[in-house]
Amino acid sequence: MEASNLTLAELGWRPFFSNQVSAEESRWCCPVRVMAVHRGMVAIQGEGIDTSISSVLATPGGPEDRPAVGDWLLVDRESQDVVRILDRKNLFKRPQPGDDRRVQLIAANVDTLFIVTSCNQDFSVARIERYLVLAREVRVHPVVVLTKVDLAEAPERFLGAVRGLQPELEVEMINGRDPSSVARLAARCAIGETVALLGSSGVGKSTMINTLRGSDSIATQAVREADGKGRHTTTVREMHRLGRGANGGGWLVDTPGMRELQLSEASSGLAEVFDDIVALTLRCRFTNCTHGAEPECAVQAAMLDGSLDAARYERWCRLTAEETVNTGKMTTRHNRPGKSGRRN
Ligand SMILES: Nc1nc2c(ncn2[C@@H]2O[C@H](COP(=O)(O)OP(=O)(O)OP(=O)(O)O)[C@@H](O)[C@H]2O)c(=O)[nH]1
Ligand SMILES: [Zn+2]
Repeated sequence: MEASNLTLAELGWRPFFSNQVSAEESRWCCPVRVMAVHRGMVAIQGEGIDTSISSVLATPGGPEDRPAVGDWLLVDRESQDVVRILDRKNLFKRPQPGDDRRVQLIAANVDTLFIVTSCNQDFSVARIERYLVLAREVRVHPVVVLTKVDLAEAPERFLGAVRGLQPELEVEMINGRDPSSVARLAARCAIGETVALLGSSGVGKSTMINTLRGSDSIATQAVREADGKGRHTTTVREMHRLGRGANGGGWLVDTPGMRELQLSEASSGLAEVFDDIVALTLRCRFTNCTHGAEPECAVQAAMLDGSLDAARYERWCRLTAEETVNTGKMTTRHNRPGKSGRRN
């Protein structure tokens, strides 16, 4: 366990949070960050504070009014009761496994999302694109990290494919086992920065984390030779300090839930990543066009004249379907406007 002598800035305290605290509140409350969530308890750290307290709020609210890893809480200095959760910069969540009506909070206040994929069979443009949609939805800065660059014969090929998705996208190619290579990610892991990782099993997340932390405390397991797939060996569920000083000092949120995130309630993220397709659908003759055999379908027309890539359109269809199913699981019922028919 880290010593309790961290400053608020080192814990990730920013004007976004301090602006939410009134002078009157600061007299009797102090801000603390949630390092881990256990049943009914949260491990917290603040200035001179490193302890566990009850996670129960004075005034219970909606399903998201519970402390998540990464949250900033205002705590009563005397009683150590949680007064309130400060507004979040962002929140990762998913339907509770086994109970679709409940929401599981995965992590809050993440600055950078590393989308990790390897330069081998695991590489999939569709998967990266799905993670990009998620990043947009959650409002977190994405960085695509291509691992195992030392094993690839032509790593530029993978880089080119990612750049083709979004030209302005930040992409780094690393050998996760080599500290000097992983140092490319240092700026994103600097003091006070909070990062999270997404990526399939075996792509090298744990390896990269261990190199970033300068230790091998997170279990990694050799990938099966035949199919290049890894096994689930990761068991960590909290925030971890990354290397200190010039090598980092930031925080890593690593929970199994984070790694397995699916799309839900991501309609605005989808619309942003695929804004070109959304724009086309608005030009179809029928507002409820399925972009199949309807006359005057702008999507079909764009695919015919080559301005829309059919594979990209397929990916949009699949992600939209996945998003609809998962959102249905997470909300009892949304009133979706059922207006349809011919455009005027
Ligand atoms: N050569 C090389 N091997 C790597 C690299 N990154 C990871 N590996 C190896 O790939 C295997 C799987 O890496 P892990 O770090 O366990 O993968 P993971 O993504 O954490 O997998 P899960 O824990 O299942 O989610 C290990 O044998 C690593 O040593 C890399 O950049 N280059
Ligand atoms: Zn259409």
